[in-house]
Amino acid sequence: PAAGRARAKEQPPPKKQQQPPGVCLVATGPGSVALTVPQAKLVDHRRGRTATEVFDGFSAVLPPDSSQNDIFTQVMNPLVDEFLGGKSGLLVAMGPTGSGKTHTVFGTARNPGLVPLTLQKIFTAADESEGGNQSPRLFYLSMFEILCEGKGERILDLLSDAAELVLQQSATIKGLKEVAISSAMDAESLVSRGMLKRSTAATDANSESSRSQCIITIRAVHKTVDQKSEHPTSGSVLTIADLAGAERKKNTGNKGSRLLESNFINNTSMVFGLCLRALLDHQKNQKKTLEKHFKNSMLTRYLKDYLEGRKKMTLILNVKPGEDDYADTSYLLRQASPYMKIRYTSLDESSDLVSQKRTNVSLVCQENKKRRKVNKPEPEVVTAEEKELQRVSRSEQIMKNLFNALWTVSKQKISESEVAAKSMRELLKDKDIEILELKKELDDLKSRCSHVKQNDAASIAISSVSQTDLASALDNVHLSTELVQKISEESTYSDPEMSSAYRDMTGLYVFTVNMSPPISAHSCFGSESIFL
Ligand SMILES: Nc1ncnc2c1ncn2[C@@H]1O[C@H](COP(=O)(O)OP(=O)(O)OP(=O)(O)O)[C@@H](O)[C@H]1O
Repeated sequence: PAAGRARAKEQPPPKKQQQPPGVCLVATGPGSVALTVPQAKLVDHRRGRTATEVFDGFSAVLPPDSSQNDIFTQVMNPLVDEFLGGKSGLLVAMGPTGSGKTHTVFGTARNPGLVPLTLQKIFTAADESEGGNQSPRLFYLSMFEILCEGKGERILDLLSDAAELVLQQSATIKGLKEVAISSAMDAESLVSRGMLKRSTAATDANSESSRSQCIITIRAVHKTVDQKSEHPTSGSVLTIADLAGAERKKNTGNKGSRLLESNFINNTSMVFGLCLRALLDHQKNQKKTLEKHFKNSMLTRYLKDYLEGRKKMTLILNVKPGEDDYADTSYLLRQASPYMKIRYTSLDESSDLVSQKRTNVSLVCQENKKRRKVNKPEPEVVTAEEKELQRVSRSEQIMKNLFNALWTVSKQKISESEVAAKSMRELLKDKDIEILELKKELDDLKSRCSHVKQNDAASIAISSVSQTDLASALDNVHLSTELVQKISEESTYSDPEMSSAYRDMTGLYVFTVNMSPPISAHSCFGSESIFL
């Protein structure tokens, strides 16, 4: 990794890139990209013109030829440094199916991704600090996935065969195995074994598509703290989440249970997005209460502290720049680019202390419980059937909340589209009236011309002026029609079923959205614009 970082620094500064053929997205600066509507998607009379939208403010834009080391240096390194300094952090890779999220996060044996590079850095730093003033640290690794089961969600431990894992109110997972790791190699082989257990399946969009949200946590504990405990729960935590990519039914060809999975994946992505949008809205207007969308999926319940802005999070947006991928790329950029404005102004600096306190409190409670147990009658035995019933009703409640949230959002979007369509219709009416008036004027002029034959030259000039006006009015009508079409396209995307649908892509792009408190220029979001 050290050599990789050095190479990355030696690269020349970014230059404005030309748009190669077949590509709809190019980097235009250290933190900006330009997205051009493919000619095939333009309505006939607009062909030949270009319609380009610029998205900027990203903390880094990494083109398809960036190495894994480049991405690690730009995206992960700051989080790892903070983690080693005692602060928790989260990295989330999101984007449509087949855009390279799993490749970026895990990589391959030859081309290791963010997780192996992180482990290497952690143990290199631990070796270097050995013998220094710092007390030695222990590291623990856990790995699990959240997947769709029937109509509900389930957590599966990827490092053990534990059957029932339960996400508790405190956003901790009961029954999850944490394995002590003592070297990068041990940890990497543990992760590789976990990956073999992860749910994947071939779809038309990706031959090895992830069917679950995969989460890895690395916990650092000072040896002096919790030394006697076999599974210490305090310390800073570095969490890396590889989300399953949102997908469109017609591109994946999913049917039956695969389609159910697909809906689950799309819904989780949507709830994740809703949480970030709510955080942004709340930050823009502190009077607005922070909507509790996180309750609507297991992933967001687990990541609550990050989604409510109490701990630092970095997002990687993976996209493919091909023209065929325009719809997905445009949808993701429009949806996610506002998240760059999220600021962690009220970062809970003592969040790790809080989590430690929370642990302590729960330990105290357990001790009290034990003491009370002596006088208490035996607790009622809960049968497996009752447990199953409880689980099903929990899942039903989650799905109900989720659909309520989706329904609210779609209603809002539909009403927005209706208002826009109404104003377009009014505009069209005005244009129709204008055209009628111009036609009348033209007819009038023509009739006058026929009477005043001696002024032939002048009449031709007048009539040609009027015809120009008419042509421009007609052009406006075309533009208005196109606007209506665009709005109706956007309202299609607003439809939850459609919005959660994506298409396959070719070629890869990686953006990072680094959210951090604006305390200094270094940590201010978007100010560290880097481009390789
Ligand atoms: N930078 C890259 N270099 C080479 N191959 C890549 C790169 N990124 C992705 N790929 C390949 O593209 C394919 C799709 O990538 P990957 O499975 O990582 O996508 P994904 O976004 O995780 O998809 P899903 O959400 O469906 O799981 C894989 O075969 C992967 O090896």
